[in-house]
Amino acid sequence: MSIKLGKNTYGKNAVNLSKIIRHPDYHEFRQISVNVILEGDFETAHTIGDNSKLLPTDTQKNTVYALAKEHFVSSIEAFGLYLANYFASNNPQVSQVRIELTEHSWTRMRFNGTIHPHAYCSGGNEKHTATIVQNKNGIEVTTGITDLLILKTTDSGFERYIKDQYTTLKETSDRIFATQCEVSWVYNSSKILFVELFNGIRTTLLQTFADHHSLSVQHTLYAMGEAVLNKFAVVNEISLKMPNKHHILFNLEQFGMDNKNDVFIATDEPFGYITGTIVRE
Ligand SMILES: O=c1[nH]c(=O)c2[nH]c(=O)[nH]c2[nH]1
Repeated sequence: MSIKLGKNTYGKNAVNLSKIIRHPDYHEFRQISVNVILEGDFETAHTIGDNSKLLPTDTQKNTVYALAKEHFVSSIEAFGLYLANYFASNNPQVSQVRIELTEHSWTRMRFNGTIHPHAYCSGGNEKHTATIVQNKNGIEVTTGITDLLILKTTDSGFERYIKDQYTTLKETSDRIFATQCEVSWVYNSSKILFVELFNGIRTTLLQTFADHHSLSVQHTLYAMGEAVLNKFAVVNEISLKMPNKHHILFNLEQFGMDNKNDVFIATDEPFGYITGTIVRE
């Protein structure tokens, strides 16, 4: 029985980078984290310790900072495409470059309607993500959002589900719907307006969540994905992960009080976890 190396990758993870883009009248601040993941002809590095085909991960990290100076000026997608192409075209031993980018949200401070030129507040946990994969088949760009914490106080219910001997859940036509959504979508082109598309798709997701008459998390997950595919021809596929962050009606009857659907226990665990991918047929 012979033994051989199976799938393998290497690269630098969590290359954390911040950048000030100095405009004449204000400073733009960006903070990102980049993972570089290479696949290729690295068998002898593993089997006989021959490092001659290895671009050190330390050099990969330095390359991210060096290329950020000139090439991280607009979207993380555009920067990721530049990085992927740089590593692919300068390293014949590499068969696939995968660049994963996460952008942290910072929002400029506002006082009496005036935006401060160089002071920022955290924009919360929500992050914009992008993954670029470049190989012999071409280039694929996937964009997404993580930690998108959203909630609505009504227009959500859960009824007419299976009931068996262990069912205790009460049907409701009016409940809180809260989720920490993770969404990602695949573009069918890499020559598109990434910033405008991101903003448009994010708004479409939020608007659909807000306006949808939700009969379940599954129902709204599908509606959100469907709305994006209907509106954006450059998106072929969208995946959503929607943990159900339960807000359970608290029993006030034990104190002789009515709970008119206004006092809840917010529970972290266990939580319902609903995921789905919506594609074009
Ligand atoms: O929207 C929901 N989907 C479910 O599958 C489910 N299961 C459950 O207990 N509550 C809910 N809510």
